Amino acid sequence: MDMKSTVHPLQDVNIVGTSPLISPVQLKQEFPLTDALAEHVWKSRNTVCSILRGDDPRVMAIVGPCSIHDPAMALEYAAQLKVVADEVSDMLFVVMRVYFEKPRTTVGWKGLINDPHLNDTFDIVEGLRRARQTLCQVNSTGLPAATEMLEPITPQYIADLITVASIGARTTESPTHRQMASGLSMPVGFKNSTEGSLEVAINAMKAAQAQHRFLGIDGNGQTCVMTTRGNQYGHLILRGGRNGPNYHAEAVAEASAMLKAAQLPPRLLVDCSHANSSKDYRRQPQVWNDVIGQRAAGNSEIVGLMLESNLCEGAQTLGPDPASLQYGVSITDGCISLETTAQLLRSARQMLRSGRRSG
Ligand SMILES: O=C[C@H](O)[C@H](O)COP(=O)(O)O
Ligand SMILES: C=C(OP(=O)(O)O)C(=O)O
Repeated sequence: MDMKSTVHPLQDVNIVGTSPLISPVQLKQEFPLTDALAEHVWKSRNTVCSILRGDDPRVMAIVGPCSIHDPAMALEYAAQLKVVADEVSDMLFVVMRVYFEKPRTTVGWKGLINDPHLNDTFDIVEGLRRARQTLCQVNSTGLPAATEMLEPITPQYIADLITVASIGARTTESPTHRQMASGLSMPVGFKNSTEGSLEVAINAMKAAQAQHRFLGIDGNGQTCVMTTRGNQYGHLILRGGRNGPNYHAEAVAEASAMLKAAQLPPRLLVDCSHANSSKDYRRQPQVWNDVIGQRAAGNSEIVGLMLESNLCEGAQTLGPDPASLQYGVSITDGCISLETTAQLLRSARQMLRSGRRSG
C-alpha cells in the first residue's frame, strides 16, 4: 500500500514519472558474453594491470570518440583502428574509447544510454541495448574497450565488456563514484578535477582502494547493499584544469611526487584532450608528442595517454533533426580524425623504439 500523505503532497513532488527498467540479467541474455569475449576482456584487463604495475613496458593508448552517438560509425572506427593497433602493438597497447555516458557542465545530450535517438525521447532501455551490443561488437574486433562510469546503476549492464574505466573530472570528488569504483572489476582511472586539483583524484584513489558498503542493484535489478573488496588498480589521469594544462614534464613530476607522498604507485596517464588541449582538438597532437617524448626519454612513470578521435575531425552541434548530422563527426567535444590518430600512433611507436634503443 502506498503510504503517501493524503493531506499534503510531500513525496515525488518533482517526479514526473517512473518507468521500470530491463534487468541486467535480461539484457545479458539478449547480448551474451561469449566465452571468446570473456577470454578477450580477461586478457586485456590483465595487460592493463601489467602496464600499471610497470611489468609490461608498453604504453597504453586509450583513443576513440568523445562519445558514441552512432553505433555503426563506432564499428567502422573500431575496424580501422584495429589495423593500426596491430601495427603498433609491440610498443603500444591500444584501447578504444567507447563512451556512452557524458557528464555535462550544465545541460546537454547525456550520451547514447540516456538518449539513444538523440531527440530528447530518453529511451534508456534502448540505450542500454545499443551500448551492450556495441561493446560486444567492438570487443569482437579484438580491440579492448574503455568507458566512463557515470550512473552507478550502469555497470551491472555493461561492465563485463569493459577493460578499463574512468571516473571523470566532474565526479572524481563524489563519494558515490569512489564507492562504485571500489567494486568495479577493472582498473579505474581518476581524472584530476576541472579546477585542476590532483589531490581530489589522489583522495579518490585512496577511497576506492578501501572496502565499502553502499546501495546498488544486483543482476536481477533488485536494490541491495553492495559490499566491495576495494580496487587496487586505481590510477591518476592528468587532464589539465582551470589554470591550464598539466602534461608538461614539471607537472608530471609534481604529480608523481604527490602520488609517492600519498604512498601510491607513481604511475599515471595523460589525457591529451580537455583542458590539456584547452578544448581545441587541433592541439592534441602537440600534447601527445610532448608526452610520448617524455616517455621515450625514459620517464616510465607515464604509462598511458588518451586521445579524443573520430572518423572525421572536429565537432558539430546536435540540433532538432538528428538525421541531418554529418557522418563521422563528434556531437560532443571536438576530435582529431582517425587518419591523424593513426599517424600519431605510428610516430609514437617510432619514438618509443628509438628511446628504448638509446636508453
Ligand atoms: O568530454 C566531454 C565533455 O568535455 C564533458 O562531457 C563536458 O561537456 P560540456 O562542458 O560540453 O557539458
Ligand atoms: C568527460 C570527459 O573528460 P573529463 O571528465 O576530463 O572532462 C571524457 O573523457 O569524456
